[in-house]
Amino acid sequence: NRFHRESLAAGHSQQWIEQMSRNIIHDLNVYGICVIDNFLGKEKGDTILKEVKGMYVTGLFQKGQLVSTKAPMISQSIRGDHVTWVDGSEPYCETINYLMEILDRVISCCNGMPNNGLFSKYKLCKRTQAMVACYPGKGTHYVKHVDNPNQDGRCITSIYYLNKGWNVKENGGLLRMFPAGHANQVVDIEPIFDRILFFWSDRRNPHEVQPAHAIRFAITVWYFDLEERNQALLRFQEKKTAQHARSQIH
Ligand SMILES: Cn1c(O)c(C(=O)NCC(=O)O)c(=O)c2ccccc21
Ligand SMILES: [Mn+2]
Repeated sequence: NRFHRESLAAGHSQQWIEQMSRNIIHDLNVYGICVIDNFLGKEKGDTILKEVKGMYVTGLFQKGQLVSTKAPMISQSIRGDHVTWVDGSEPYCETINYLMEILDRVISCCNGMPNNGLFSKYKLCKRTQAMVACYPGKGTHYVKHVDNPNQDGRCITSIYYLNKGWNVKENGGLLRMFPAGHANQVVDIEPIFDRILFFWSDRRNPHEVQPAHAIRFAITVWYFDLEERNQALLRFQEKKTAQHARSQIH
C-alpha cells in the first residue's frame, strides 16, 4: 500500500542513508508510519536471521510471560513472546550490530536534515538496546497497546522483521496499527523478511500483534527524544528518592 517503499540496498552508502532518511521523514510526517522493504538486502538479512536463530536455540531468550489458554479447564498456559536484549557488542550479534549502526546513521540523518517537519521538535541522539523478540507460535500474540503512553522518552519505534515466506493467512502474526487521527483506519503490516518499520512510539500509534501460529522473529530499537528522556529520568529519580525517604520514616 501507499507507504511501502523499496530500498536500493546496493550497499549502504551515505546517499543511500540520505534517501532512506528522506523517505522516513516524509512518511512519519504524513502517516506517522514508514515501511521500507529489502532494507539491508538478502545477504545481511540472512546473516541476522542466522544470529537470531542461534541465540534462540542456545536458550538466550528469557521465558515469555505466562499467558493462559482460552480454555479455562486446561490449566496449561502457553508462554507469550520471548525477548532478549543485546547492545550489539556480543560476539554472536555482529550483523545485528551492523543493523543498529545503520539505524543510528539513518535516524541521526533524519534528525539533522533541514525541513524535517515534526522531527525538528525532537533531538534524537540516544536509543535503547535492541530487543530481539520471538513469538513461539501456538497463537501467542501481543495485546493492543501504545509503546510510550506516558512520556518515558521513547520517540520512534523501529522494528526489523526476519520471517521468510511468512503467510499471514496460515501463520497470522499480523501487526495491526490503529493510527490516531486517521479516523478508525487500521494499517496491517506483515512481518516479512528484511522489512523495516518506523513509527511514532506515543499515543499516535496503538498497535497489536495478532496470534502467531509459526515462530515469528523481530528486532526492535526505540529512539529517545533527549529532552523527554531527561525529564522522565528526573521524575523517576525523584520518585525513588521519595520512596526511599518514606521507607526511612517507619
Ligand atoms: C515482544 N514485544 C512486542 O512484539 C512488541 C510489539 O509491539 N511488537 C510489534 C511487532 O512485533 O510487530 C512490543 O511493543 C513489546 C513491548 C515490550 C516487551 C515486548 C514487546
Ligand atoms: Mn509495541
